[in-house]
Amino acid sequence: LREILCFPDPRLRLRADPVAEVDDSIRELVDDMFETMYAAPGIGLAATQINVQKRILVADVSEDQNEPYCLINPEILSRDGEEEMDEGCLSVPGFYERVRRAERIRVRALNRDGEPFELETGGLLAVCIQHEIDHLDGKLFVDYISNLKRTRIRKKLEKQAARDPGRGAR
Ligand SMILES: O=C(O)C[C@@H](Cc1ccccc1)[C@H](O)SCc1ccccc1
Ligand SMILES: [Zn+2]
Repeated sequence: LREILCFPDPRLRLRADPVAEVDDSIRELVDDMFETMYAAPGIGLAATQINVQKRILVADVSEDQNEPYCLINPEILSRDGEEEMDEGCLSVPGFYERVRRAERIRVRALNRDGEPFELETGGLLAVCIQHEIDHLDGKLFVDYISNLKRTRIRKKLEKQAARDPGRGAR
């Protein structure tokens, strides 16, 4: 299990680098990310959140946690429509805010075996992938809300971290 960085940790603001070659060490990292995501529990996780600046995301929005997606060097090819939903984030625990994103996306990426594929999707998976790609660009869902709200969230999480420094490590 990997520690998940918490806002306002500046390392969450780093832009992740493309993966040059999908080798066994990348596959091991992907497996660690799935394990960390399912244990959180979460429906998505970006490598940035576990302090790895590589353009890798994992997602599984299925009820039975049996529809895993791994996108390496993801690129959104097209966006359609618009939808809003209350988003949470494993790096901003306990806070949910309405975020507007594209309703459907077409995305190209490499899979766990390093093969290119394209995915056209909507619904929660589309929202999740957009949320994770933001992480790879150093963006958080709190960047879409007002400064006042973001500051309040930052202060609450800083106070929590001061009270219970070990929480993130567990
Ligand atoms: O990237 C993360 O922190 C995991 C996010 C992914 C996500 C956020 C908003 C909308 C879709 C996906 C989640 O916080 S994982 C927790 C969760 C679990 C079930 C439903 C929504 C959020
Ligand atoms: Zn997140």
